[in-house]
Amino acid sequence: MVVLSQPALDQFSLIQTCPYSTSLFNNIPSIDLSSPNANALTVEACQGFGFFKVTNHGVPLEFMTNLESEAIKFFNLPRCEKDKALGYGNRRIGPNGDVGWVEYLLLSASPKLIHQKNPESFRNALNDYVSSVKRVASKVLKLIAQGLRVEPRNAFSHLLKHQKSDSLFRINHYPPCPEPLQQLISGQNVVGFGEHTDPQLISVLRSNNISGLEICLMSGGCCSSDSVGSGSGSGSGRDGIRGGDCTWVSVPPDDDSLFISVGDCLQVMTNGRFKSVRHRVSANNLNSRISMIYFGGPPLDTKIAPLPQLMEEGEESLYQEFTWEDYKKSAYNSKLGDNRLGFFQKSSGQ
Ligand SMILES: C=C1C[C@]23C[C@@]1(O)CC[C@H]2[C@@]12CC[C@H](O)[C@@](C)(C(=O)O1)[C@H]2[C@@H]3C(=O)O
Ligand SMILES: O=C(O)CCC(=O)C(=O)O
Ligand SMILES: [Fe+2]
Repeated sequence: MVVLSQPALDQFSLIQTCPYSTSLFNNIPSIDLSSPNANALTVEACQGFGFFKVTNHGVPLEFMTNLESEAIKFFNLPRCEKDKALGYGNRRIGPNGDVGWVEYLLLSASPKLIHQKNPESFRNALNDYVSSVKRVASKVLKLIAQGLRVEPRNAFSHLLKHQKSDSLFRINHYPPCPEPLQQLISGQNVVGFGEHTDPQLISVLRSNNISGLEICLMSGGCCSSDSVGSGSGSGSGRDGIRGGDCTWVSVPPDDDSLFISVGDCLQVMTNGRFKSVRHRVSANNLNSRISMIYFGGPPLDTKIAPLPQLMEEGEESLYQEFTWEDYKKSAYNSKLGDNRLGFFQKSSGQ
């Protein structure tokens, strides 16, 4: 019989599980950012999966490993020290009762706000990495504009480069999940970070070489928060996707590449041509996983609407008009797994 200590039981009361086992998916599009057809491939990946990885991205390996080492130092501090740090969270994700087997730092990606009280070595590592990864996000958005023949070419990327860009940076640490907990819920996985789509335009993720990230592939289409069907079966209830069969697949880790995901705003700006990918992280019982994610968001007052150039004659927007501020407010009132875009979708015939 498995006997759990009181602290372990306390933790158990907070955890969630994903009922379905996942298989490794080896067909994640991989795009060499220096190749001449990177623009067409990027558009294809955004339309087909809403998720892909990039190589030759220009972020020095040293920036990635330095920040990872600084993050490990931080997460190894005693809990009372970590609790004092700006943006530190443990188990609780967002303001509405979501939990996961994760601790994290969630910071503004604006250079002025990024650090303050952190040690200088951590601040420098954050600055180097975030400014470099932001360039990757802008480059990908430019390739997208080029691939879609949108003018000007910075139609999307200027939103991230704007000094009021509302972008975030997050470092997640998924500690190994103790064996007794895994045994208690045998056949299921403990959720590190529950299923969701990212609300912003684009996210750029790097993780160490430990698996855990999973994406939702929709049959007959893709992975979006507004595809049609019955949901993922992961207990998301009122929330989650509607429609089609969602197959969760595991993303093979690759610590040299960066993973890009389409966010809800880019889905709207392309009037649904691109899909914001649903993803989640399951906990690992042996190894710690560290991920670092840049969430590229626009200034708060930006109107999020389909780009007129992308609309065919007679095509109507699938969404009501809103600003990023409206969307953000609504997102922060929602649960992690909710279909946030659903609140802004026009009902048919409107
Ligand atoms: C439950 C929540 C956490 C989240 C804010 C929200 O109310 C709904 C969106 C969540 C999410 C998912 C992507 C990013 O990790 C994040 C920082 C974001 O912008 O939206 C988180 C939010 C969070 O952790 O605060
Ligand atoms: O940690 C990861 O790999 C993904 C986490 C995530 O999706 C998020 O923080 O929004
Ligand atoms: Fe995410």
